[in-house]
Amino acid sequence: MKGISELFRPSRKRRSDETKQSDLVLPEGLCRRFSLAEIKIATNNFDEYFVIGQGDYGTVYKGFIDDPTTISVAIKRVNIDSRAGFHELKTELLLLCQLRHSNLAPLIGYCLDHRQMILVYQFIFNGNLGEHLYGTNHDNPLPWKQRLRISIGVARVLHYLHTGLKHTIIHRNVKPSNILLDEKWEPKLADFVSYKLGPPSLSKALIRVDSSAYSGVQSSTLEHIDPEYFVCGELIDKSDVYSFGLVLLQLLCGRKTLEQRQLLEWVRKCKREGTINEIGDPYLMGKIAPECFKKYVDIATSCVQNKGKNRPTIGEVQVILEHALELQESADAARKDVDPGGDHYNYPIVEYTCSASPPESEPEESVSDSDITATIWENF
Ligand SMILES: Nc1ncnc2c1ncn2[C@@H]1O[C@H](COP(=O)(O)OP(=O)(O)OP(=O)(O)O)[C@@H](O)[C@H]1O
Repeated sequence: MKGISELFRPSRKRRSDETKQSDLVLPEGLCRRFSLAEIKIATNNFDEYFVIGQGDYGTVYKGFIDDPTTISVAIKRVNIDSRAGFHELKTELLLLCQLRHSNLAPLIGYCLDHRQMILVYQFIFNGNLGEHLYGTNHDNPLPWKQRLRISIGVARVLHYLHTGLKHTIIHRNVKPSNILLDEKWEPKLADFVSYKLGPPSLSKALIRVDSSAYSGVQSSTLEHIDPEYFVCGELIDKSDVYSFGLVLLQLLCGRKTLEQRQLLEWVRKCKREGTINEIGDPYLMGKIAPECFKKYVDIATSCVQNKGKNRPTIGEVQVILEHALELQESADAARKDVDPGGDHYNYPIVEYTCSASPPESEPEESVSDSDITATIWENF
């Protein structure tokens, strides 16, 4: 089974692939092909001044296409050492060009000239979610309802990827730095460099991926990986659900997982002891309606169950998050009736013991939860 390293291995087929460059014609209107000259103009010859990010597979530049006042783009230049053969990239491009969802970062085009592999995306204005939760933009914390709407947008696009197409697409890299926020604070899921295609029904067929595929990738990617997948190499749609569950917890806690290695242990302990209210971002204290909080914590923690089969589907997660938002909105509306100028009203801090979760481990399982937990932490 191909993993990231295979997808981007320095290709032995490079020579033959390059001879096929001229064949790379994508369906008209789906995706624009840029020349290297155009990309160089857009980035001032890959000037460091235009760098806006550095990921596992390359560098991202901000640039302008055609008219500096109209189209601003994010240009991802895939590292030459980690790139796929042109044939693989063409397959990827064909797929990416056809994905349409309001919560996906739109791909505008590509450039494959002169041994370059470059993807051109629409520039997403408000940076990535990580910056707003714990990074450079943390001074202006995101309000709770905005966090809920962001989580719903991401759940919707994952639902689309998992079930809305002929094949299931597993994103594999759901984490705050890959959730971009547009000018209306709508989330746009980015970074399809590592996605995998799966059969339409994943219930019987698993995708097996060598976990060594992750050697050399950023720790921020590793810390969001489904532990069961990491140990057993079995990739399922619920692997994205696990990563998304961590994002949900980060949205609530405003803390980075690696800073809080025991985040999950901590959350579980607080749930057991009825002190779950302690995990919230201090900025959110008193701003979350108790009934919304309960729904949210229950669904977030069920997403991060160690075993995939115990996690909900992304469709179920989406419905519950939408319900949590409704609960928050009706509690806010009721609050306004009682206290019209109620901006300073605080919801009571609830003593909250969670509803029962499905069992985390069963005797017949070949890999125990403690194996999974030990392995994933050892690899940090
Ligand atoms: N379309 C875009 N618009 C605006 N900024 C973007 C866009 N795409 C990427 N970025 C910025 O560039 C940064 C780097 O992106 P990239 O996807 O390469 O790396 P990453 O998310 O940090 O790590 P990884 O490669 O593991 O996903 C992102 O965090 C984001 O802030």
